[in-house]
Amino acid sequence: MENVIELKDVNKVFKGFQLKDLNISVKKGFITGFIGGNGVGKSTTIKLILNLLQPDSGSISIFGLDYKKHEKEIKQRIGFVFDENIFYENITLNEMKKLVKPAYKKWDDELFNHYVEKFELPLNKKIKHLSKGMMMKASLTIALSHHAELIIMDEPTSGLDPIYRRELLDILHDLMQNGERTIFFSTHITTDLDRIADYIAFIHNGEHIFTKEYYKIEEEYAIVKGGTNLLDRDTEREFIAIRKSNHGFEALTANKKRIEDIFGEAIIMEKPTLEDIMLYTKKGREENVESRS
Ligand SMILES: Nc1ncnc2c1ncn2[C@@H]1O[C@H](COP(=O)(O)OP(=O)(O)OP(=O)(O)O)[C@@H](O)[C@H]1O
Repeated sequence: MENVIELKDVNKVFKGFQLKDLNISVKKGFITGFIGGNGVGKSTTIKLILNLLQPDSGSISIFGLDYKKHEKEIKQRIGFVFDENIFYENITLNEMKKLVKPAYKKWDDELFNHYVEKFELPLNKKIKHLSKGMMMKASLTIALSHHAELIIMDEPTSGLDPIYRRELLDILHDLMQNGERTIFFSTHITTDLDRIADYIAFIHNGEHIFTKEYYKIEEEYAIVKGGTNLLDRDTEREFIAIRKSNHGFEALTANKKRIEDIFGEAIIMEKPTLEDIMLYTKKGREENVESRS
């Protein structure tokens, strides 16, 4: 399967923060949700993918091409969708179109008009007066009108009300019907991904934890519940992190089968949410750091 985005051993250092040896591949024709807590490096990774930042080391290829030699071609084929007003404030969407259109070889007026109508966008209202949801749709319209094969979005659903969010997710889902398009988007709202993501890429504190097919996560990961009498030094090592209480323990495993073999019927297993996976991973990593120091 073709990778549309490929990060190999990418490092980027800021004062007090580092993206460490990121190896992330994003498959063509699918929606990949990019998750992680606040400040773990999602926006930085997206900026690297868009060549708005350059890595200190490692390589980034988009459509199998390198920005150094093929920047123009890559940019023709990417659409970056944002909710902030990075368009010129005082112009209308119609004026915006006239500005953007000459930059794209594949610009399609018919498609532009189609989405303006579908999304009920006001063509002659100043962009600064568009709501957050409208802004998102305007930005998506621009990306779709130049036939972007790869659509990248940074937190597209944050700040949208539930109805707008649901509508945006449905739109994204519909865009995937021909198998040629790829969507990569970051989000805090992990429940959004239940509806549409094929793959989940997860980073924590600048490190890539995994990129997996959504259904595989459900196959491999589980929340395990049982009595604390089951825990000792060896069994505790089987878990990503453990929460203990007077009633017993609750823990996350990335290897359901092994846990079944070890504990048999003494435990209960439940399906974790992506939020559970994020929380337990954070806890596990913090405890590891503590036990090493
Ligand atoms: N240009 C910069 N110079 C210095 N530090 C930066 C710069 N850009 C980002 N950082 C730092 O890098 C870290 C990661 O930031 P980033 O915006 O990538 O996180 P994020 O995962 O997108 O977070 P959030 O979900 O809160 O938006 C933060 O500590 C941030 O302060």
